[in-house]
Amino acid sequence: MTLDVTDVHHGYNGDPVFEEVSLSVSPGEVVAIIGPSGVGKSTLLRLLALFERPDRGRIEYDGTDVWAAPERRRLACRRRIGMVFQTANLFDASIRRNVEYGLRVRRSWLERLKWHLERLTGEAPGTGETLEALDVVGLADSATQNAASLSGGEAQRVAFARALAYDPDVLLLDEPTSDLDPRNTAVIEDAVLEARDREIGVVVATHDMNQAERVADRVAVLLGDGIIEVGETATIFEAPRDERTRKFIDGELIY
Ligand SMILES: Nc1ncnc2c1ncn2[C@@H]1O[C@H](COP(=O)(O)OP(=O)(O)OP(=O)(O)O)[C@@H](O)[C@H]1O
Repeated sequence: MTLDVTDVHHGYNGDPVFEEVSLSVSPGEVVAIIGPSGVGKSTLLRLLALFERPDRGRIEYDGTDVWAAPERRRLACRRRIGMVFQTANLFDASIRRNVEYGLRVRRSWLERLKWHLERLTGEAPGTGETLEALDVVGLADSATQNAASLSGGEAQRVAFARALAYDPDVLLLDEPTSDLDPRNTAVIEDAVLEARDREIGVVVATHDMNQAERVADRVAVLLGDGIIEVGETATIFEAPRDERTRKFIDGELIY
């Protein structure tokens, strides 16, 4: 399953954010989007998540042009894409319930009906996926704890588990560790690599160059009004084609 953005233009209220952006993510790879604040990294993730329709250009999910497809098909594609935001947005219930919620909202109505029937017969549906996803972020033993009592870093790990539990094809992460300490950051980064090993395609927007270097297979540099360069991580950091990439990475470009 590949998610492709081709020649996309997008903006708000007549002001373009970027023009002619193309990017793809394949199963089992991590793509980092780096670029200065306000350049449109979150906007690009929202387009990849199919939350917004681009002003121009094409977004294809497994070969389907999603904005030309019927709404039902588009919603089915959207259900296969997970997103983790900068802040966790958990609700006041156990960690486990928070993760299960992610599973439930992505089920089709038939699956949800089955889920309710299983619950009536005493089984706890989704327990395996929930605990397994919590294990990836080191929180399986805390599943019954209330999410309201968690630190910001732990909450973000739950948010990651919530997105991982339903085994998405694509996982989109918007600055997932920008408010986190090094230990929680390391847990999330290990979880990103675990997602990649599960053949999930991961896209992470990050300010943190070191993070991009640590986790990404490819890096896209969003600068000015578009992606100026996409390439293997080592190439982008050690021998970029575009002089602006080198300057941005070396901190010589001031915005
Ligand atoms: N819903 C919106 N309505 C109007 N303008 C918006 C909207 N969302 C984003 N913008 C504008 O689009 C531009 C790109 O914003 P975006 O959040 O995508 O950038 P970013 O690279 O993710 O920034 P940061 O790294 O600071 O999060 C900014 O100028 C922002 O003000």
